[in-house]
Amino acid sequence: MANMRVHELAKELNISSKAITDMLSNADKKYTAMSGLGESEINSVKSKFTKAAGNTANKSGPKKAEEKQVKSEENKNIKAQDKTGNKSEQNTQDTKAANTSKDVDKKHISQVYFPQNSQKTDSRDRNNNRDNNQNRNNRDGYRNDRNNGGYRNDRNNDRNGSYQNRDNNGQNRDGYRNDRNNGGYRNDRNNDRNGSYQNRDNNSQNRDGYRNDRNNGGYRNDRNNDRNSGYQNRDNNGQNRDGYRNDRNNGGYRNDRNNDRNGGYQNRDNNGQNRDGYRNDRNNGGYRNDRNNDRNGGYQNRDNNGQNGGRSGRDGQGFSGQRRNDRGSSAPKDDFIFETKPDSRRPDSRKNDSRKNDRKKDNEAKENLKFANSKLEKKPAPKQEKKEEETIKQLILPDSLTIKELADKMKVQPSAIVKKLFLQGKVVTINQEVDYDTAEEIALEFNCICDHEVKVDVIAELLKEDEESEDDMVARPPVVCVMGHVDHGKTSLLDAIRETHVTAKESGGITQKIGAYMVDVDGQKITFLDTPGHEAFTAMRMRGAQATDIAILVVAADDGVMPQTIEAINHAKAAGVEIIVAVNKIDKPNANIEKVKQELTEYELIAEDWGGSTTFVPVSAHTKEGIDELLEMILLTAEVNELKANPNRKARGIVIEAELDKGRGPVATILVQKGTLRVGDAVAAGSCYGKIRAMIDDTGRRVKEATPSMPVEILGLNDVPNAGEIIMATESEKEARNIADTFIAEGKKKLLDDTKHKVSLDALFEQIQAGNMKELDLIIKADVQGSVEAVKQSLVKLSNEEVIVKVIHGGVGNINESDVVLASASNAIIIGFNVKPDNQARIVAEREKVDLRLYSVIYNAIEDVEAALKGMLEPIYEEKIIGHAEIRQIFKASGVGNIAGAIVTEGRITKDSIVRITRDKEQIYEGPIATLKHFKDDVKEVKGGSECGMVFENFGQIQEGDLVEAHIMVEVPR
Ligand SMILES: Nc1nc2c(ncn2[C@@H]2O[C@H](COP(=O)(O)OP(=O)(O)OP(=O)(O)O)[C@@H](O)[C@H]2O)c(=O)[nH]1
Repeated sequence: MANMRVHELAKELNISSKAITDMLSNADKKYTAMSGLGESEINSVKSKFTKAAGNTANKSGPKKAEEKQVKSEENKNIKAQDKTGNKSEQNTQDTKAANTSKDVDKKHISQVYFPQNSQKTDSRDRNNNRDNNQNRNNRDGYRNDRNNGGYRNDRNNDRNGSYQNRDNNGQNRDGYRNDRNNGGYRNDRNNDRNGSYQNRDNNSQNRDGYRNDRNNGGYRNDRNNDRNSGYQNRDNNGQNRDGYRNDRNNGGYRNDRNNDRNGGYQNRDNNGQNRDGYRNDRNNGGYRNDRNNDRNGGYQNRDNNGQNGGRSGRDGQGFSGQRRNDRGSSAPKDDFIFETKPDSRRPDSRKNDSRKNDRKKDNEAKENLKFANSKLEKKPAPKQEKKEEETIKQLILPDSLTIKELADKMKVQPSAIVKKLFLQGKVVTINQEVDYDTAEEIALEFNCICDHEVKVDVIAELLKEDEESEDDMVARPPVVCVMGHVDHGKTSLLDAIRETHVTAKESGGITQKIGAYMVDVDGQKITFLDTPGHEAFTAMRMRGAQATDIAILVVAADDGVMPQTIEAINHAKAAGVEIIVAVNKIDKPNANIEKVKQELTEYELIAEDWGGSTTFVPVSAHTKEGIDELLEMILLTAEVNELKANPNRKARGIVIEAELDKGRGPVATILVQKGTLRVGDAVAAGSCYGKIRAMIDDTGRRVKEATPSMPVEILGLNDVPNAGEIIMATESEKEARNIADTFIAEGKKKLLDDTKHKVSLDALFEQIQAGNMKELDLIIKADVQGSVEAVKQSLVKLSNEEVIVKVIHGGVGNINESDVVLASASNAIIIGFNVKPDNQARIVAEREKVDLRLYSVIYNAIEDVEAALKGMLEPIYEEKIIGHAEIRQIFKASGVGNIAGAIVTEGRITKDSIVRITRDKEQIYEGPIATLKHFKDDVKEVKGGSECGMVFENFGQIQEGDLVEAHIMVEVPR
């Protein structure tokens, strides 16, 4: 009653504020509309104006007079009840009738809780809140209903068209009941509309037990909308006999609905019936929405939700979206009207995602989660409330994002996040990247509920293919590329093969040369790619497709292994391609085949006659010696590798090279890898699409179709595709266009993502954490071979059992484009010692985001890599004892168990420490501390010499004199 303002009282009494201020003001004190009033002042005002109001009511008409009479009747009833501690059933009904009639006119208050507004609640309670759960039927027990600083609205809207309604809300026998609603909002409704007999609605019946309902700092909305048009409805919500029930909703939002609509007989709905058992439902810091929508059109429905004898249902700190829809089938569904709409603020997508919400901390969100139930709103809420009401957002967050990006998503200032975290002792910058879990925790603080973004690689999805049946597969020609050091005879060898195996008659003269061609070896075909080796391996691996089956490594017998030989080996190895060594120029007098074999052993290419498995074929491009053997070996290798493809399907291939021809438009040389490509087919190749207008084979002839491993030039694309793009035939040109559009849209995104995931020494640690990267690939370039070796050996030595440092390529000379392309394809880092990247390499490195590091002191290079590697190592944790305590006293607390009253004898005890309890030098417990208190306060740490109270997780068998040793796990530097 106390602490009302004048204008509020005036409003209630339907008089002007001035009338009150005039009445109360005197020489000592002047009252204004905003003046606060004490109980005595309110009473004197009321006694004066009630009479007047009564008179006015009489004047204003019979209806109002009737209302007033009901009101005064009601007051009398309540007073009588207060005196006797009980009241007659007739009185109950009268009171309800009064309530009901009042409710019709009564405006609702927006169900929003704001801690800052809690002081205003008194007036609301007085005006709008009528709590019919006063200690009725409380026998020999204790009941404590608190509504501290919050708003409580309990309604029992019982409309009964008939006899014997008994509504015992809060019946409590021989037990203890403690309902608390601290600082929060509670709205319990029991809307029972009964068209018939014997409705018994026992909400929160509690016998001989202990019940503790808490709703701390949050919002609770329990609804029991029971509409019964039949007989004998018994709805026992929260019936609890002889047991213990503890429902908590700490700092969160709880919305329990029991919408029972029964068109028939004998419905018994026991929600949460708990006999002789223990029930503990918790919803800490989170959101809980339990719905039981039972619609029964028939007879004898018995729905026992949550009936248990010893049940602990926990919704640990999270959100639990549980729905239960039981629909009786004995009557047509159409008989029932859907009146309750799902909460608009709770999209279905959020349901069942408990994993993320599991991390919510107790009460963390309580100050921030503000909920509204706009549905019940009739009276316009204060502006501020409405504004807050709209702040609950749902976000979809990626694996990681910066504080700024998060702020943008939440539509708050980045500085607000920084400040909030700072107050929690975390120092962050707006550009700092946080992972999903951290972002989710932050978002919760800002009333945002998060979902983890499901990443779909749209391009990969587009390019995905169904597994093909082995039965449809037929052998296809191998695709081969030629690699080697400059001047070792690559071109000469390819020409020699062409000359010997592509006849002028067949081709009508080799008038035109495309990037690939096929040769015929006794009826068997081989496809040669005429592109520089590294391109064949790297650019073409862009989409994960592998163009080449076999690499021919050309090594001049008179020159031996040279830098580009090594580079070629590394490229081929990185691509996982089979290598056949062609030792060329054997016609030369100074040719030394054995020397080549010997040198290549260093690179794990050991000739078969040297006990290895690599095929070496001595050849001469000049004399054509060994060419046939080489081709034979290629075919043999192909056979061993069982190269197959299904020609009877839509074609799919890879773009080898493409250009814009002045006369013909975009021209692409493609290699068909699967299926058969035909003129007229609609195709998509990366961001390009079109309909094949014409196809030209490697001999310059127009062809109508191209089968697997066949290279062809195609005309008809709308643009020039990139080399390495996958080309695929589609059902229609429209589909092809759609694919191309998707590529364009996704291309940018993917490029950014790829860039993000490129390895760099700086971000190595994060990348390892994200993807468990366990191998660091390096390319080393130096001015002299000695340095290459020195750097290589020093860095490789940094490997340990957890991370392997691998030098995938090392060479003398400036860093060139090929090095960068290899680094890009292999996700490697380039270390340059006393060398520079050439211009092209610099451009490509920038474009491909390859980490390119230049040093002039070897030690610096080693130091950098070592530092990055340390980040790669999984941290080692070590136990560190931080304090000791002695238990001096045991306190027992119901619901909590034994509390150890202890003194910290040494060091400190922290809430997050792990403790070992010993008794007579024998360890009796090891585990976390559930609660740490200093006097009555929950604390994070208790220092030496101080007393503390401790509760141990799942362990209560403590005794006086037990010793507690606390430790934490700390990361040990390597
Ligand atoms: N004696 C002899 N000379 C050869 C042979 N193969 C190639 N040559 C010569 O070696 C030189 C280089 O040959 P190319 O075929 O141009 O070598 P390449 O590896 O293609 O060279 P780049 O295209 O510059 O990388 C030419 O002068 C060829 O005539 C061979 O089998 N025997």
